[in-house]
Amino acid sequence: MDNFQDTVQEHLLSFNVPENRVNGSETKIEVKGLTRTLDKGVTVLQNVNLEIPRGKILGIIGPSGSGKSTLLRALNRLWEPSSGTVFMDGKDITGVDVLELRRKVGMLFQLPVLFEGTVADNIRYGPQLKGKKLRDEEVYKLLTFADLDSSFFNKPGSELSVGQAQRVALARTLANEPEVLLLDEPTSALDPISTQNIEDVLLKLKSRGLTIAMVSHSIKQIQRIADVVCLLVGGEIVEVLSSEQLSDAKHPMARRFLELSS
Ligand SMILES: Nc1ncnc2c1ncn2[C@@H]1O[C@H](COP(=O)(O)OP(=O)(O)OP(=O)(O)O)[C@@H](O)[C@H]1O
Repeated sequence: MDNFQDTVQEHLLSFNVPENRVNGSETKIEVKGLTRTLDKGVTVLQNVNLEIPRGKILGIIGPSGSGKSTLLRALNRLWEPSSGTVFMDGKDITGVDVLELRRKVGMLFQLPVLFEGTVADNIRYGPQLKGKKLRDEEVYKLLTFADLDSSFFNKPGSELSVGQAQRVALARTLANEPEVLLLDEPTSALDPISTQNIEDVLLKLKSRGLTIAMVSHSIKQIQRIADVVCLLVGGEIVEVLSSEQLSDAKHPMARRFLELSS
C-alpha cells in the first residue's frame, strides 16, 4: 500500500485520534465561553459552552439569525475566536497553523463553489497544495465515496447541478483527509434524492470515525442523522439534547421553534 490509503474507507478507519475524555465521554471539540461581539457592539454569540463528541453527528438548530453559522465558522477559524475558547483534541485551535486546522476541519456550505477546471482538478486541489498529486484511482475512489460515478472525472465543474456540485465539494473536502466536517445547511438547496445521498454519505463517514457538526433548518433531517442536538437562541445555547429527546426541550423559545418547525 502506498502513502495515500488504498481506499478512502481504510484511510478514514485508520485515524489516529488522541484521547480526551470529558465527563466520561470522548470529546473531539470543546467550546468554552465563546463570545462574538461585532464592531457595532452587537453580541452574536454569548458565552457558548459545548462539547462535540468524537465520531458523532452534532445538529445545530435555531431560529434565523441565532448565531448558528457564526458558531460553526469559529471552529475552523473563519473568524478568530479568543484564545482559550475552542479546543480540538484538547488543544487550543488558535495555536494551530490555520491551513493545517482547515485541512483537519473541513467545511461545506449551503451552495457549493467549485474552482475552474474539471471535477478531478477540484478533488486534487487540496493535496496538490501540499505537493501531492492524487492518482486517478484515488480520485475515482473519492468520487465513489461521494456517490458520483466515474463519468464525472473529466466533467467541467461549471456543468454540474447543485446536488452534483455539492457531492464534488464533499469529495474535495475528503481529499484533505479531515477529522471533522462542518456543514452549514449542506442540503437546503438540494432535491430529496440528492439530500438522501448526502445524508447516506454523512452516516458512512460517521461510522468511519469522523466528527460532524451540521447546521440544518430541517428538524426531520436532524432527527434522521444527528446523535446530539444543540438549540441556539439569540446567540446562546439553551438546550443540548439527544435527537430522540428533542420534543422534551424545555426552553420556551426552543419549544415554540420546534412546534413551528415540525
Ligand atoms: N460579519 C458580520 N457582520 C455583521 N453581522 C454579522 C456578521 N456575521 C454575523 N452577523 C449577524 O449575526 C447574527 C447571527 O448570524 P448567523 O449567520 O450566525 O445566524 P444563523 O443562525 O446562521 O442564521 P440563518 O439561519 O439565517 O443562516 C445575524 O444577526 C447576522 O446578521
